[in-house]
Amino acid sequence: MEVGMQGGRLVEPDSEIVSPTLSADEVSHLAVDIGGSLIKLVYSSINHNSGIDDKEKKYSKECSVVPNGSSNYPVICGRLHFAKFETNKINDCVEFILSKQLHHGGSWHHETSGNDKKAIKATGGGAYKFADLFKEKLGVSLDKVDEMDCLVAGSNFLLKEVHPEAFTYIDGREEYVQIDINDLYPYLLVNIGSGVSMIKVDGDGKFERVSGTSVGGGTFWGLGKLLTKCKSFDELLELSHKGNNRVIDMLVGDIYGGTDYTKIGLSSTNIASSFGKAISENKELEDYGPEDISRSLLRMISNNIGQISYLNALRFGLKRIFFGGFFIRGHAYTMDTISVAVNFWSKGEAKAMFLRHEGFLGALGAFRSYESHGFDANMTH
Ligand SMILES: Nc1ncnc2c1ncn2[C@@H]1O[C@H](COP(=O)(O)OP(=O)(O)O)[C@@H](O)[C@H]1O
Ligand SMILES: CC(C)(COP(=O)(O)O)[C@@H](O)C(=O)NCCC(=O)O
Repeated sequence: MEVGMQGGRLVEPDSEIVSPTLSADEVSHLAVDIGGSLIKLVYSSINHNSGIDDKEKKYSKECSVVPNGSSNYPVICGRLHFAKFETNKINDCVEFILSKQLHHGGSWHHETSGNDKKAIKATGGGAYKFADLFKEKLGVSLDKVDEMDCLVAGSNFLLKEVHPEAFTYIDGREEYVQIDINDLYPYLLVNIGSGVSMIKVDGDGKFERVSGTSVGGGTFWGLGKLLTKCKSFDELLELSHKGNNRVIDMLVGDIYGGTDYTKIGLSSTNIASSFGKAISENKELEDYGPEDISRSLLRMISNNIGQISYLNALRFGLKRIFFGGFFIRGHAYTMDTISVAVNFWSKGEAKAMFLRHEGFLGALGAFRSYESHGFDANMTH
């Protein structure tokens, strides 16, 4: 998919891009974000040929980051690689790191015992949970970086340095948003991972987590798995394409005999109660099509997140809301539902914007922390 031009290079979302600041003697670095559902890796390489081999393609999805050549934003190394694994398949991730020797891409930590230990930047809850496993299997320590700090650092980096990164999704069309870096703040960052964090961002390192909800990506995948017997997240998403939410959702028209409830601004086709039809019909779970269940679930969760996001934007007078996290998955119906919810509740005042590198904000933030934590002094081979 062609999405734009950057410095004369074609920018594609699923390819790698070489940073203009690449220099031959720079080394690879690895940062990990171990979340409730997925492990995200960002690593850099110095060698153009050290890119993706067949094995890596099998394991991971590649994305691209294009640092903005026109600014002096520091970039550690030239080529950034992105990969993700399910957290419950952490052994695949460890095997991948071993096979690529990525664990050498960290920095040296001086320990009180006098021993120097290799440490890689790590964020997300798994940086705590799996610290021993990384030590045991890879011989590296995890140098923990706060998850919220990383999300904000990753988001600011992408919004300021990567073009095109943010886009709106309206009436089935993606439109890239020109970011004015002098007028970026404040904004609301909504990260939809397993759960959802809503963060008011006021600048680099300046933010407050103002809200959150446990009804997030983990809820969609968890409930969806139970209700549809789907074996993978992508299968569940795919299923939702074919579904019709009206089969299960109770609409305003179902309650009001087919008419709108204009006095309170509801049309007959608005959902009055997600999954509400299931209470009055004499049907078992098996009587519903899994595609309709998936569709209703996706709509319920996306709409709810869109609504809570808008209410938080309203609390702080924020006009811009950026959505990240792997729940979105660049999925049309998800983005459409979130956009419609934000538009509906804000009466057209606020806009939902999505990030091309949606799920990698935390990992990118952790990667960038090599620089802010004195990476140069600790550079390693
Ligand atoms: N291959 C996948 N496996 C599992 N969940 C996926 C997958 N792709 C997208 N998702 C969705 O993304 C969510 C995780 O998003 P992510 O931003 O990685 O959060 P976390 O840091 O909590 O793992 C899952 O809960 C699920 O909704
Ligand atoms: C605890 C978390 C920050 C962990 O991040 P995640 O792995 O979900 O990306 C997130 O799940 C969350 O913000 N949950 C919502 C909790 C709440 O505010 O109710």
